[in-house]
Amino acid sequence: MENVTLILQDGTEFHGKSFGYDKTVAGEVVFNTAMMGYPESLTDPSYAGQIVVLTFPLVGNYGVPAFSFEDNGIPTFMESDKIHAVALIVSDYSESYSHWNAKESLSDWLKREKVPGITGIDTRELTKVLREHGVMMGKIVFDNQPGNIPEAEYEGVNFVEEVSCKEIIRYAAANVTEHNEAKTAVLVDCGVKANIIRCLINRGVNVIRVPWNYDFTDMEFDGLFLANGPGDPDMCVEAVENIRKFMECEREKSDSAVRPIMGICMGNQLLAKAAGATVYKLKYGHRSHNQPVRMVGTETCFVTSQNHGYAVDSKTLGSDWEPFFVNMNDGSNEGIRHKKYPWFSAQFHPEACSGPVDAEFLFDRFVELL
Ligand SMILES: NC(=O)CC[C@H](N)C(=O)O
Repeated sequence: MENVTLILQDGTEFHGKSFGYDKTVAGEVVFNTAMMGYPESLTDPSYAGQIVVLTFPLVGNYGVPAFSFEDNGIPTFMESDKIHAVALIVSDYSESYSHWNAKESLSDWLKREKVPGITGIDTRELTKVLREHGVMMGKIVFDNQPGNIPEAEYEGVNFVEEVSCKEIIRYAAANVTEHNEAKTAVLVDCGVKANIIRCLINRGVNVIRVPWNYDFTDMEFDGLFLANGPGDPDMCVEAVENIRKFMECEREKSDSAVRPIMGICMGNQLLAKAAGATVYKLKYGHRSHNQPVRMVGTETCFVTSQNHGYAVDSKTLGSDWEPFFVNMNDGSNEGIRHKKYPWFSAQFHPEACSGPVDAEFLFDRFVELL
């Protein structure tokens, strides 16, 4: 195992050993406090450009499932077709693994996908530094190659363009019977997680997955779905324009003919921007499986899976909109809804994968509205 050093933007250094692919990399260093879920997190396109630090100390002991695909092209266990995180940092990598579904070790998978993995770093101390300072850029440097210093940017990069599909992909609804006619949703792919598509097709919805900047407004469909995605939502100008155009066309119709919109994470931010609101960067984001959110107007709280670094500024929402959910830790926005039309979104991940499935009912609500 090669000796490596993580050098943060403020000069702080952490020393560890490489257990993944031996390559110098740079990215935004973010922490995730979930206890499990590394196969899903690493393949979540929303982690593009980021070095992921896991605070749970023991990582790798359940291995990695097979990277197989269903007939419709959706991965069986993963959230996309490759690892999107720039690197993984853990405290104590487990050399041995055991799980009914494991096909290989985390180390072998990282090496195969050419992604660095660092063990032996005090990830709780590193997290304290990130909490105090806020997320920072970081570089992973091999001690035997001191002159090989990587460079990267996070702010101002359009990561959505890198991870979105390049052409339209169609998925047929599953579980359709003569009593249950399939509806069709256009899904704006900013970096969609596979389980969002699974949640829709398993509820009898045909999905038309379109590139993030595709003008879908003239297509035939029953509802609009805005997916998750990496990076700064302010980079997704064309997507916001298309959503705004769609909403303007729908407002011309009679109320009962207005088609529904649901958004998740980046989808919440883009819907809010299309509604005229602004988005800001959180100090260190929300990345975990136990983020409590309250549904506004109720005392009902859901424990949710999250991965985001930006948030909607609820104060900037126009008078037609209201917050749908609020984060019970820091009071930040966790979703919005239109006061009259069937348009709503969540900043958290109701599709989970990984994490608690408490909020999956939001898909049922969207499908009922279609
Ligand atoms: N998971 C997501 O969709 C994240 C949205 C956005 N990139 C953020 O970090 O806030």
